[in-house]
Amino acid sequence: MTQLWPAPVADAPVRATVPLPGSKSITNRALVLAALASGTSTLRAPLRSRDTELMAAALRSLGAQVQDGPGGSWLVAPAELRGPAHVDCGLAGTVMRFVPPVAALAEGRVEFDGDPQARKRPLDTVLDALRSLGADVVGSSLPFEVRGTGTLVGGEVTIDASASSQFVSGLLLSAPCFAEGLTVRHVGETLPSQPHIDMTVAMLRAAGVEVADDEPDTWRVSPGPIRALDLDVEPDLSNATPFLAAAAVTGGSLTVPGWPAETTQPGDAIRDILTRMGATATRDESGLTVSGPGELAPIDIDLREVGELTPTVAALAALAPGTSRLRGIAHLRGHETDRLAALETELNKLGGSARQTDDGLLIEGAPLHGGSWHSYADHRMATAGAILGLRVPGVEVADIATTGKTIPDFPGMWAEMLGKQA
Ligand SMILES: O=C(O)C1=C[C@@H](OP(=O)(O)O)[C@@H](O)[C@H](O)C1
Ligand SMILES: C=C(OP(=O)(O)O)C(=O)O
Repeated sequence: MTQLWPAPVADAPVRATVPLPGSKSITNRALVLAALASGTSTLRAPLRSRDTELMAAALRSLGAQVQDGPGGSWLVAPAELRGPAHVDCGLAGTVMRFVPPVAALAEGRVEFDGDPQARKRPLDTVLDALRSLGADVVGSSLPFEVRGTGTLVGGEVTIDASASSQFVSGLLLSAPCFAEGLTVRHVGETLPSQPHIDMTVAMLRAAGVEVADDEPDTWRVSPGPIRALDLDVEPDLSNATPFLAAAAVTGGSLTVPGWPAETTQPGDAIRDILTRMGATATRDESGLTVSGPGELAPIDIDLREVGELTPTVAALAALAPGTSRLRGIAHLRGHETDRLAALETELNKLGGSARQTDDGLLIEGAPLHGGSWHSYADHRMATAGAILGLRVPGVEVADIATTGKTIPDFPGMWAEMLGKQA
């Protein structure tokens, strides 16, 4: 039987300062760029969690050296990429979408597989794109194989990235190493998580790569060397959101140190979201401080650009009297799990009122009761259960360890925030 984690109830308003580990999205982009760079890179304060350890292992299996440096840093030395290799993607979207283009640049066979749920995540777009660029790829979802020849010509590709922005990011990250570079055009109806694509473009440019993105839904990466990185990884702002939500739902106050004044991380949007729900959010040299209101206000919001915040926002909405509407997130059906179905089911199990729409959720803030909260191997489902448990006695979260996908010790951090023993 899956072990249940009794989510601690906050017996007083949360008052804490919680430092967050590094950003998953920045760390995994940096690892890919560093493996393809022209010299040894230093990544300080990278995220060390399942998703990033899987990325490091994938790049090592292709020949790159990823070694521990001082103070938890990673030193990455590029090498000639080669198979045979086996890449375990776990459930990491960034590994399954960013590494195949790298594998296409390697000489030899590279097999990819992952967790059972990973086999259901959309992947064909990036594999078809690689095929159309001249790569030999067998399969259209996990497991699949890339039979690289050591080079890829590149050129132009038109894709429908409405299921995931990571299709675009994955192609762009390796594109400087394609002989002709790459132009990617997106032609789908919607494009989710545009800020994550902007993050990719910004990190490529910071590494000296020329990228043109002035035409809508079109990105052109010129071929050329990737400069070695010397990078301080920002704290993960999306992973900060359950902790900030803890202050909001208990009428407390919580500071996340090192909140960047400017960032490409979409998680920064939590400031605006919490403010709209009645909290105050102030950023200064000490970090971002969120103070909770007496009662949360409901919200009507398009989360297309920040889909990964949905489980946190849904938990907040379930505790806010009134009707909240979360829109623009149909693509969440292809995340770690079908997040719209999972949130609907689990909120309703606790006596809540949640309903899926075509592209999101309608959530009625209602009195909730305790019960088990299934995580579906989804780290953000697990943390959403923890938020609810602060206010609702008797919430038991299944498989809390799944938070290790992007947070190394969530239960310990949560207990410390509440001044309790883990
Ligand atoms: O590129 C990235 O680092 C990410 C892009 C987004 O993916 P989707 O566009 O598939 O939502 C986001 O949800 C995911 O957590 C991380
Ligand atoms: C969608 C997410 O992850 P992934 O990088 O696996 O797509 C997420 O972290 O919310």
